[in-house]
Amino acid sequence: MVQRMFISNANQVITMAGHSDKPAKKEEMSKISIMEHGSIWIEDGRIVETGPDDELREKYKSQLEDAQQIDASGKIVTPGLIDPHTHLVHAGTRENEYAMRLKGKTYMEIMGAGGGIHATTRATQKASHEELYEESKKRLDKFLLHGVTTVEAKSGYGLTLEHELKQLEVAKQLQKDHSIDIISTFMGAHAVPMDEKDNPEKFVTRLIEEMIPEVAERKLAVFNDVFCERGVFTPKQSKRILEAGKKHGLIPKIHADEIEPYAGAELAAEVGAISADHLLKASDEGIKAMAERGVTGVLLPGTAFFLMAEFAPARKIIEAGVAIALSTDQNPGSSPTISLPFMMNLGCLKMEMTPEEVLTATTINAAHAIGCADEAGSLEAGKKADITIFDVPNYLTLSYQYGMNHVDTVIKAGKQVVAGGRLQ
Ligand SMILES: N=CN[C@@H](CCC(=O)O)C(=O)O
Ligand SMILES: [Zn+2]
Repeated sequence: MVQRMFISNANQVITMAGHSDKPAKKEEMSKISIMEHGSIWIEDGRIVETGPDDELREKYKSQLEDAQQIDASGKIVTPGLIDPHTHLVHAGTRENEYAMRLKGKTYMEIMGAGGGIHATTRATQKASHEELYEESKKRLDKFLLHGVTTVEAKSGYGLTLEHELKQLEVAKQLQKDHSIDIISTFMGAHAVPMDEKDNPEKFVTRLIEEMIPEVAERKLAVFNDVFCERGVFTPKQSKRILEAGKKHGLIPKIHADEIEPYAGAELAAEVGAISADHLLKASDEGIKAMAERGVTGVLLPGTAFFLMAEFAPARKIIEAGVAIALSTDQNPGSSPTISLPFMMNLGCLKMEMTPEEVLTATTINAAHAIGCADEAGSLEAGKKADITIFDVPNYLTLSYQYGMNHVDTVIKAGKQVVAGGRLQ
């Protein structure tokens, strides 16, 4: 029997239509397609049609009785939000480092002394598959409650083949069990393990010769990411790692120019990365090269906020013609949050993005940054019915009332998974 759903009479349906073939750039980022008094007809988990409430009501009147009806009066409807950069699967927290940073220690100093990524690596190595699964599942539940229906998830706290595979296997299991879609990234190149600090080349070789082929062979990841930063991986090492991934079918991504300018944006363009993420310190040449090569910029304002750093120059990047997505960068060290709506607030207030641009950046452009724009990121016929309903009267209110969770309802592939702000 066909499963039907009718979401009716929303104050505004923000469809994001028209950007599925390529990410929205420059002024296209403001074209979010708003339908007043809009409704959506869904069958078997797919969007059949969006349109004015009275028209759809008339068209589907003979089937209305069989449909699950969701009244969105007074609310707004958007595509399910997409978080294109998370370190979802990890063990433990690092509030001790937060306290140290508040007293003046820097993120890189803490990492250099064996804390930071290394601290989470120790905790993650120690954790069993089941423990990691439970911790990560809780985070996914919170993502869902904040309106997110797809996340990218990186490994990178294992740093040995065994533990990297464990992280990726946890993500794979969660993809099967949880309603959020998870797209996995191998990030063995997140840090050089502490005990190999003096011989990073050996670790790079192991990444290239052992880990990447094994991850690819087991089909545990779509993307291959590198932390290209002074004191972590050089641009030269990063290039070798990303090129090796490409040979095994893994698409490059880069943590680029986060702490200092390090030619990460340039490298993203050179290797044809799908995205370059962070970009706080990206050079003008790097940004230009990204625009020419069509690399999406994933900006992580939560990280700048939490590290008390200067925010990425979003306006300059947008005006250069780079498509922008926004993400939480969910991780225990530099961005311990799951709130993509808060990233929208920060996008507007700290990076001079407009309310329209931040919506584009957390839906269709985020989908492009992780290669799922054919299925998600907009409310268009044929796409998965991944939908978020916010209890706000218009989309402007989402980036105006900050630090609040406005999510009322989440639909994942046509199934109501959050109702009245609670998990179903
Ligand atoms: N910068 C590198 N990786 C993460 C932080 C990871 C951590 O501190 O645990 C990031 O994207 O911010
Ligand atoms: Zn990250």
